[in-house]
Amino acid sequence: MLAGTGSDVGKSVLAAALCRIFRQDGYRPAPFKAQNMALNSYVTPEGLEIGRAQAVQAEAAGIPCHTDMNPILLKPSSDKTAQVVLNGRPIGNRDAYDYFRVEGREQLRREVHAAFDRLNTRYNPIVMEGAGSISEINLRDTDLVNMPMARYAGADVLLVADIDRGGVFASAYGSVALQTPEDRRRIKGIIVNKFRGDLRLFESGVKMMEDICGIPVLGVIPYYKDIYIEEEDALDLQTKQLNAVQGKVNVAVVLLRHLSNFTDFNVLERDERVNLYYTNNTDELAKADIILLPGTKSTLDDLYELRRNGVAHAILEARRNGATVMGICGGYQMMGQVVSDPEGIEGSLRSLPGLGLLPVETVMEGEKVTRRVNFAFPAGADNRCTGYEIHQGRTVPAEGEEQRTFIQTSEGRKDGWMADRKCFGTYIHGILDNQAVIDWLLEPYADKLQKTVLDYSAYKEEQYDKLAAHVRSHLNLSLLYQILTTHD
Ligand SMILES: NC(=O)CC[C@H](N)C(=O)O
Repeated sequence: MLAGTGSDVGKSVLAAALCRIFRQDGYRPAPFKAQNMALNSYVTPEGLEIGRAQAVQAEAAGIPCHTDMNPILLKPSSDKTAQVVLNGRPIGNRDAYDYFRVEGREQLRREVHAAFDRLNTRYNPIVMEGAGSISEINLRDTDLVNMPMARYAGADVLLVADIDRGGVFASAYGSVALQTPEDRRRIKGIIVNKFRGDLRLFESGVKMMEDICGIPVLGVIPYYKDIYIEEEDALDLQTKQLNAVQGKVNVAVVLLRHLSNFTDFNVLERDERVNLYYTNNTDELAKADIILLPGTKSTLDDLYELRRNGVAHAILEARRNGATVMGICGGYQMMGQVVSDPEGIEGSLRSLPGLGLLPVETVMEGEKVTRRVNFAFPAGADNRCTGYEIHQGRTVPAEGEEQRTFIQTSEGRKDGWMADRKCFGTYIHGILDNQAVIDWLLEPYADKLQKTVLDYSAYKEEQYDKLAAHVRSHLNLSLLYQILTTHD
């Protein structure tokens, strides 16, 4: 188990690296994280929802993802509530979950253990990830993810410490010191992550770390910038483009507070023809050739905010001036006439008028839809495009409107709406991972186009290999294998 001295120390990416390394070395690894908190989720081949990070790690391991790899997913919808997804299906919001935690904690624990056991019969090794820091001693009794999970699984624990944020000795030492003696013995190695500068300068640091913690340092992993792995939890705007530029097709993603599934834009972001930037600045929106309204965990809250901050107006203005507007999932819902949430599934707002760009209406209701979809694009073309849906809302044509479907799925469903060549919406996440769709989206801007085409799957494979090579060259793998094969 990769456990952390804190959140965001790089556990997920290291887990992906280990998945790829073990696979390269002839094993059959699988990722596991008992509970994940993230808005970036993904749909398994069975049509169930899991955290994106485990889907990425499964990809690095070269296997299909499964809910057993992430049995509990918490999706925050406001500061105080989160939707709880158990084994791929939502079971209620966080308030209910709190209740469940007190009353039914052991039941949840059993679910998590059962998922692990199933996974464990099919794969070896299981590359587990903890959550946040392992020294939240106030949560020791309710913790399902960190040391209690490692104990159940009989896992060796590797403590990941982040040197970039400072305090690496104190955080590693403190994390070890605050464990019970039994748990402390489980921690078999320390990985110092995100090191910047000359590694030789830290040689004495490694020795000191080993002395104070009494645990070997398995590696010091240099910070990298040139390897691209999908992010999991939060959109890191520091690494993103935030402005329009000259000479490329400017694609603006509207920055929503509850923006979900921002992985939808990864391929476009790497397309050399395109400048993809995130913004809620009305001047920057005015410069966009294409405006993408992304998915959101709280369509109504974000719609309210768009009206308040003037972005709604800027989008309509841009559309009048010839920009393309495309909505995905929550963004598609916003483009309609009205969005309502009579049961308060997403929050306290019950109903708001949409942007009025599409003659559709959305109601949040019923069971959450999670499924993968296949389709040809444009309709009838000889290609195979894929994507996935994750939403609670149902969208129907406004009264008297005849459906103008955007996508016809191979499963025979009609999805989305196309008002015209430059105004459309869809429920399909990952739609912009399909080259045919990207090319069609960019076509009206042909005069600006220079280079073409990126094979995204091949690109991702290459990045996992690069990541594995990077970690391999800075990690004492023979010691790691020795730890993993020694039973105590
Ligand atoms: N992923 C999304 O954009 C979800 C949209 C909306 N919150 C729904 O559940 O229907």
